[in-house]
Amino acid sequence: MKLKEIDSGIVANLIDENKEKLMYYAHILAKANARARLTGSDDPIEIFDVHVMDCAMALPLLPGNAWVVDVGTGGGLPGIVWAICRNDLSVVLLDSIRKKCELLSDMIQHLGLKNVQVCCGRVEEFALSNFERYDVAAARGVSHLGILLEYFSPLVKKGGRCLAFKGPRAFEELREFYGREGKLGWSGLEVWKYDLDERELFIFTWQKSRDAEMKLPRRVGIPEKRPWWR
Ligand SMILES: C[S@@+](CC[C@H](N)C(=O)[O-])C[C@H]1O[C@@H](n2cnc3c(N)ncnc32)[C@H](O)[C@@H]1O
Repeated sequence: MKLKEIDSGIVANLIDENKEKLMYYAHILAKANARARLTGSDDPIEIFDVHVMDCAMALPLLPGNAWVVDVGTGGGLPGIVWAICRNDLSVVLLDSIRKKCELLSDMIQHLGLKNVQVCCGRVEEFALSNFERYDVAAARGVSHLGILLEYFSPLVKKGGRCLAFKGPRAFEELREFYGREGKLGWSGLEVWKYDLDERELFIFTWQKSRDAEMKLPRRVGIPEKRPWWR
């Protein structure tokens, strides 16, 4: 499998242009972290250097004027970073935990973001009323790669894309179902590699090229209980 390189020049420019707002986001996320566990760190500098920078790496992969859903957004990663850097995007932040959604709404107000909406619920239920509505579905730190592909499939319109942030262990996850993801309507896997904080990280993307062969979404909890590829 050939790994592709992210255009880090585009990323650096977008970060420079929006540095003040991204830094402010890192500060309010660190503060909100004391009220609900939203991210691994309470230090705004670390949040910026590790988490904000990581999310920004995908910016060159997002098409113009896209409707994007961030599944399992937690404290708004990657969705808030993307909305700050790209005001052409319309971003939905989805999370199942109400407390997190309330904090996200506060953060968005403080940041004055007009291109973001917060939705509270499980992705399996959200997909029922948002069937094939998005150009891009994305997730960071949420689930097994195969399960993410099932979550994403009913959300993304044909011709759209999904995108998963992953560490090196994702290649083991990929091996479990590789070559069979057409069953969910996905094709054209691309793996983008980048280095951050002395770690090798990856973004996995597929294209939605046709209808899934199974009825989706399945009921809450079923994607994990009965993985589609087993
Ligand atoms: C480990 S956190 C990652 C948060 C964020 N994406 C990040 O990179 O920091 C996973 C989040 O996914 C949410 N989540 C897990 N399963 C979900 C589901 N089925 N539907 C909606 N949200 C889900 C959890 O509530 C949690 O906030």
